[in-house]
Amino acid sequence: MHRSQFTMELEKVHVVLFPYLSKGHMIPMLQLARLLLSHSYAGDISVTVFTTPLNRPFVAESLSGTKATIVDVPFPENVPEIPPGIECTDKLPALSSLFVPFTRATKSMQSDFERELMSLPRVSFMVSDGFLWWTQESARKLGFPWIVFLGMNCASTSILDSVFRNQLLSKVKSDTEPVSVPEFPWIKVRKCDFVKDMFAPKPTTDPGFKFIIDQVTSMNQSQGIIFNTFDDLEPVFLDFYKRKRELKPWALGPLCSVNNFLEGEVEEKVKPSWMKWLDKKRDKGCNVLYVAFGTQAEISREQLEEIALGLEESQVNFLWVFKGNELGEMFEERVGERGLTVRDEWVDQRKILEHESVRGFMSHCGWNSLMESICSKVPILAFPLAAEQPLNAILVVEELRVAERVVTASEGVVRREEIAQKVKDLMEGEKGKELRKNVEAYGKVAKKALEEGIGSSWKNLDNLINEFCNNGT
Ligand SMILES: O=c1ccn([C@@H]2O[C@H](COP(=O)(O)OP(=O)(O)O[C@H]3O[C@H](CO)[C@@H](O)[C@H](O)[C@H]3O)[C@@H](O)[C@H]2O)c(=O)[nH]1
Repeated sequence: MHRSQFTMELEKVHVVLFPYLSKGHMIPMLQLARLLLSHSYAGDISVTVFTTPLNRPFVAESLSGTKATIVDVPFPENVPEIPPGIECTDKLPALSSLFVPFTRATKSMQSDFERELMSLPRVSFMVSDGFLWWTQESARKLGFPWIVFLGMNCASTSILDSVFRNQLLSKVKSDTEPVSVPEFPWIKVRKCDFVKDMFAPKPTTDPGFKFIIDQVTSMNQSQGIIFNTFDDLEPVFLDFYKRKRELKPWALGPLCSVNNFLEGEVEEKVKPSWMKWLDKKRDKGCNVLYVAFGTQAEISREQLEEIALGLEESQVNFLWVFKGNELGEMFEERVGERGLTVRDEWVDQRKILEHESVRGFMSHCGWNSLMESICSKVPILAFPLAAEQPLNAILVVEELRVAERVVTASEGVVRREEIAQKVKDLMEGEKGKELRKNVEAYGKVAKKALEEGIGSSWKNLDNLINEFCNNGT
């Protein structure tokens, strides 16, 4: 029988979301909040989002126009390694060394968090980031289901999991020797595809090691895992996860499309200078390469210089958004009208990728960026830098064939000649045409995934709500 006949019997759904304190993790979870609030579930859905005071403005802006409730819990003070006033990882001076103490410190928020939870209307289920491992304990104590969200895709999660379970690279000496992944033998990984020293033996007291153990232990006790992906993008990996792993996967993406549906009518008051620049390029019939490396990347001075010189040598039009080090005035003078650099400013990346002139994306392969590129039908030049990005690159280059990948020289830096060549291939060559054709096909399928009533992710969300909120009826 159709559910709407039982509208009166449907319980009110109240979802608590707690995104990790970094932009790359907050953005998709806030999009999930919008998705939940826009879902045409016959009952009532309310969403409460937890964050900290300094992250509140970003959260509030991202959720503007929705009826989401935002609750902030104070971030712990006087954490030895963390400079005061920092509550988001993209503000950390050295993310690679401060990530663990910063994330570990969030546990001090637990008692305030639980107090706030107890004052809320009955919670149907909670979704929080795997980095906030301790929230699982809070959900258990207060008696509601906990679903984990990692911000990653299913392929990288599965490959990482397989590499660990099989201790695949522990005994491999070479950084660059390709080794087949047991569950996916056609995929080969190398030690350099993983965080440095990940496989080195560590004492159980090592803070990084302890953090991974805590995270894995809490994940194993969760009631499911949400992926920002859709069924047709990674069918092999989602199927594997369903069959071979205990955690039930829920593909609810592409979450970046949710904002689009809702913001369609909102007119921008003032057009940022880079959008005007893109308009000019479009009017002149020029194709533009968009270059960006997410919110976390720590790029060495040497690598930055190689990227600059590679872009200069490629002769293509480019818009480069970056953080940190200056490039030197001479660079901008030399490239002139052909290139625009935007330093230390927040841009609307999704809008840039949607712009008619943008025909290629040089990306660090953060999963949000890749999803946004696929949804905007823009082919990618994969330039993975850290975290799970090399595994994401394997997915987009080898499995989906929507990207080409730069090759790193033996000194660990991608050289200017390589960058210039691959940029030209992407923007002007046959390779670019082939990748564009493929990404256009995936872009079309991506759009369908969230279509009301028929899209795979729409249906998955509907099933999730029913599984957790209506006793399976
Ligand atoms: O000026 C900016 C800068 C960034 N973004 C957005 O910020 C997000 C960045 O996310 P992502 O591309 O995934 O990069 P990171 O910030 O590096 O993301 C972290 O989180 C991701 C999701 O877990 C991981 O895949 C990455 O490896 C990890 O570094 C994207 O939505 C961008 O559109 C903007 O809109 N404007």
